[in-house]
Amino acid sequence: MTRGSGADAAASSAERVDRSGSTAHGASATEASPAREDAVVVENLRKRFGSGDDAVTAVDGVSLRIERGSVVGLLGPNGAGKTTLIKSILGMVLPDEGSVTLLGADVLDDPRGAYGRVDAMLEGARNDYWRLTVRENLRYFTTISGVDPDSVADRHERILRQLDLADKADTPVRDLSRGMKQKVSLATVLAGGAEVVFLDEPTLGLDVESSRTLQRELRRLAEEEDLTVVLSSHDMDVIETVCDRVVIVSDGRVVADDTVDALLRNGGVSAVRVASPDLDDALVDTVRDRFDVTDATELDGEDGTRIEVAVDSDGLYDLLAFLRSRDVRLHAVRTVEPNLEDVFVSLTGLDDSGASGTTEADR
Ligand SMILES: Nc1ncnc2c1ncn2[C@@H]1O[C@H](COP(=O)(O)OP(=O)(O)OP(=O)(O)O)[C@@H](O)[C@H]1O
Repeated sequence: MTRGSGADAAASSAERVDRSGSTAHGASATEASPAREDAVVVENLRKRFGSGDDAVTAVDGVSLRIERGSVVGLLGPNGAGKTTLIKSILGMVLPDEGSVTLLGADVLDDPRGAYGRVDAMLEGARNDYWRLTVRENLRYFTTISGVDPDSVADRHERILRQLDLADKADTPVRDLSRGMKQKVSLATVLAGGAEVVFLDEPTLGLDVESSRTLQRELRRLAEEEDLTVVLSSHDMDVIETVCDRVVIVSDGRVVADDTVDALLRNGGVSAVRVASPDLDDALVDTVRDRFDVTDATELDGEDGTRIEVAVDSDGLYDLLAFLRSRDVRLHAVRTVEPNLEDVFVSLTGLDDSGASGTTEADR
């Protein structure tokens, strides 16, 4: 279940979200019937805000499946529709079309069954009770999840240890630092025994060590306890480390849905480094006129210059052909593989802080 703000409740409490995923390339989600092992099934979800020319289609026919026990990252530029998608899945926004099934229960037909074992931390914080201690918060939220906190006391102790909160277990949340409060928020989400959790920017504001600990704990919970995690983060390293699969959303649509490895493999070449004694300043300028030269370094002695040029696979052949046509002897050619950020930029045309979102007038 997703908790809203309580009267006495707490923390910095912003709300918003991100992320989800499916099997191989999202389209198949509409074709197959929900399989038992799917924790989340979204079919043809649409949400439009406003009307007329100013209407914004925030979610534009999204279908995806998230297998139980998997960790799926949801990525997209600002305004891509991630928050609206997650809020629609969680029942915080009413979609115009489409269906959502959580752990086999349709959210409209059986909301209790659907949301009973689902929890979320939106916008990096949740509403813990500041006057209660850390441990009391864990016990409280476990109780209102319908679980006897004594029956999961070991789990609570382990989560407190894993998140380095054991020393603070008996401290009221209001006396903790911002980063610690963030960890308590996570701890209460994990402590309740939910089977599916949606985490928006869970590592935001955490120090490096805490962030790594959290990432390890999420992987462990997925692998050993079959927890399903839908995770949003603008930190691509977190996504690469922790996620089995990544769903990239742009303009309300799923533009990629695959494993991190496959996305990187299919990303091709992002740049090439070429060194040659024949590359003098004039020639480097000629290359610059035709290609995107991102670096030019003069090498020692007779080795000439090494240039780095941003190219895709086709561009690589064009560059090498061009250099050969100028009788440039190629002493070292090294391709640079893309990272997840490069793949993201090439699929969305934007960096992850760039604006997106499409009004009807744009279409
Ligand atoms: N309540 C609303 N009323 C009108 N437009 C909205 C509303 N909520 C979202 N939008 C619009 O829908 C589009 C998608 O927004 P959304 O917040 O879902 O994107 P996002 O991918 O979560 O972005 P960010 O990464 O910046 O949080 C945007 O153009 C946004 O302006």
